[in-house]
Amino acid sequence: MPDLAIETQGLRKEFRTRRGLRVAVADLDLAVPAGGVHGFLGPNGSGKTTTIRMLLGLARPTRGTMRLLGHPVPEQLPDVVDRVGAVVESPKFSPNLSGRQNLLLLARSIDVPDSRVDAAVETVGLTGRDRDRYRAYSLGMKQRLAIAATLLKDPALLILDEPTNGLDPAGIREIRETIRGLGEAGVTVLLSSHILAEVQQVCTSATIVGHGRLLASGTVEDLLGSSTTHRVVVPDPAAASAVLAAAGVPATAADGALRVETDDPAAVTRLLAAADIWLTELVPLRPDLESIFLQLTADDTLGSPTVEEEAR
Ligand SMILES: Nc1ncnc2c1ncn2[C@@H]1O[C@H](COP(=O)(O)OP(=O)(O)OP(=O)(O)O)[C@@H](O)[C@H]1O
Repeated sequence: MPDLAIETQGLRKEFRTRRGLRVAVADLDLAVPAGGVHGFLGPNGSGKTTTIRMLLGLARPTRGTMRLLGHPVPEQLPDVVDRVGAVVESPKFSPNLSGRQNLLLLARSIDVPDSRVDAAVETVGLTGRDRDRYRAYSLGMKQRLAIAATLLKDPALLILDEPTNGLDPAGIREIRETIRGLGEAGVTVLLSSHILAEVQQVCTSATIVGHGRLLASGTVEDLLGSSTTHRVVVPDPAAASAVLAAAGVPATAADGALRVETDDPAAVTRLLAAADIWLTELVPLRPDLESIFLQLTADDTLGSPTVEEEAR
């Protein structure tokens, strides 16, 4: 498998609308490493679905190049299509058949052995419920069945567009566990979402887009960065802050604790201990993916820009 499961260069999509040409995807360089779960994050209207549709040959780029599993697409899409699964819209299942019967029908229509159905049902955690009628399924179970359908082909790459849309917290957790399991089983997953807290828990790397443009990309660790802010709990915050200030370490009292700025937390421990102040807690305060995302996309409320707005 190539190092990158998905790669785009200068990928662009303009839509002609009544208000002029709108740029949905603006010269996007996407690099999704093979293996693991990659979050594709951006506010509503930031171009995620349009990008995914172009990758799958469902929309034609205005310009730019794309590769899936090392193959240029759409030119070589037929060569990779068997190794790529996608849930972009809700697939149509027969409500009166069981989940299992629906999958069996599908497996036979794409010439896949029935034994793959058992494997897919198990991977998405529907074992025991697969013989229930589809119409009795919760939204989360329906979504898991949709993912199971994509697994029949045993894909190396799975593209999921907002798979938790409309789900309640329990449903979101079910899908999250399913996706985590897929990543652990070696499938590369591109997971588009705007629910950051959820994504942070399953993704190994992520790309953040706004107005169709790449805002940040990297491992979740890199995106979160290292923090120099620490929360320090001591019996007497005022006394501790005076000791730290005298040593040139900025510290402010907040919520009964201290916020200390330092890249050397051991020095804080030493300084306080030397003054006979014994701390009970020292924790780095890292921003979560959600606050990084909100910072990066703060001006992103107006939808895609026109070509003229983009040039300004
Ligand atoms: N067929 C179309 N014609 C005109 N504009 C479109 C079309 N499809 C998408 N757009 C516009 O392109 C922009 C990007 O939309 P897209 O659906 O790709 O965003 P998204 O990030 O997937 O959003 P969401 O999270 O809401 O699904 C939006 O401003 C949208 O209105």
